[in-house]
Amino acid sequence: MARFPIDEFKELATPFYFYDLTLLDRTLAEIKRTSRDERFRVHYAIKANANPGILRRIQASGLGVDAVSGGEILAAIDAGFHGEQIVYAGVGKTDAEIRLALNNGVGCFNVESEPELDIIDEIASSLGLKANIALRINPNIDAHTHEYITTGLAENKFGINLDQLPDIIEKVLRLDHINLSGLHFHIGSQITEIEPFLMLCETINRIQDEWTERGVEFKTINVGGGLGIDYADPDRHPIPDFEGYFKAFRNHLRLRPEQELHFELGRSVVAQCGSLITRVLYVKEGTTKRFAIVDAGMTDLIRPALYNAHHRIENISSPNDVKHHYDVVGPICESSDCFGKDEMLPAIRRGDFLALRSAGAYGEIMASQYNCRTLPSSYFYEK
Ligand SMILES: Cc1ncc(COP(=O)(O)O)c(C=O)c1O
Ligand SMILES: N[C@@H](CCCC[NH3+])C(=O)O
Repeated sequence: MARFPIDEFKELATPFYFYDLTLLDRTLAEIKRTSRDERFRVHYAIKANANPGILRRIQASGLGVDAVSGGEILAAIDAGFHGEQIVYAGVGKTDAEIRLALNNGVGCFNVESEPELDIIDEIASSLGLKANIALRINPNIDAHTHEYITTGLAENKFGINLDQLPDIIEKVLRLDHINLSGLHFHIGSQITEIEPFLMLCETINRIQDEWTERGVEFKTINVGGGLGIDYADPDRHPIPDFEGYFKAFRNHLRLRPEQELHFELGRSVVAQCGSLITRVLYVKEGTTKRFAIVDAGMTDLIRPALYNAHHRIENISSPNDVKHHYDVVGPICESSDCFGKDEMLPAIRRGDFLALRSAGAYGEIMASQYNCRTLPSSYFYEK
């Protein structure tokens, strides 16, 4: 079990996100070490967590940014990232967002459809600029992950299907305000096996060979993100296997000379450094169940309600007490507002602090104010 400075929590309003910056720094150092290759560029997928305190740390480590909205581009710039370090993706970019991205000199647009291409060309022309783009391909690969977060199947809304690629490339090469930089892929999130990434490498090798034959070379290949983390036992793997991940691409993707390989990692960068800390309000004995009712709800951490995800729950006030079964539930008026059923936890009392672990990614950033609740605050910790 991770150590928390619990005496300091007593004065704080709950729920709040606890961020272990020492672990974040160790994670960033490991990414730097394992991705050391002059052809590799790692971008942080800001959608995972855009807390300014986290972003500044990531910016200082030298990573770029993958943004999916105008708001994310602005958050990145506020945190000190330069426009050219930002790649801008998304199936539904608005005209205003495209303009904002062009005016801030974003490094690359990951384009997801032909009509989007036309609009970027038109807006770039009106601004007298040229947009650098990569075409996002839907490679039809099963990432073996939750159906809501798989993105690379033909039935998903993302990217351009492979059979449409020749027509689109032919068109891109004719557009005056577009510069085709490369190809982009992202097959899904929370991928815990290496095999889908190897299949992605194979697909990219095949596509590249076909285009080399046609005389077209790409400056960049972007393989997206998706590296999963250990939700069941965060202390066993506080830092994901970046070594194995980067090695898979280094060994299996046939990069062309001078070609850059881009990555867009989100969850694996920030998930394990964050925990949602909540206070127990009541312990309620039902007829068949014992409920621990806590002051955090699905508004603070929606992943269990949305994906049936499970975050490890720890009673950090009395970790060594005798264990009982509890359903750990929040105060929101939805039955899905439940963090765990039949959890075996050390005896819980009113006022105890519980930690919901591995919540640094897609936690705080997905919080809402449903039921007119206050958004959770954050607490930074450094050893
Ligand atoms: C295009 C794109 N890139 C990168 C990411 C980051 O993924 P992950 O947090 O799984 O690394 C996502 C989210 O799944 C995405 O949609
Ligand atoms: N928000 C999701 C992942 C989706 C990632 C964005 N494409 C999660 O919590 O797991």
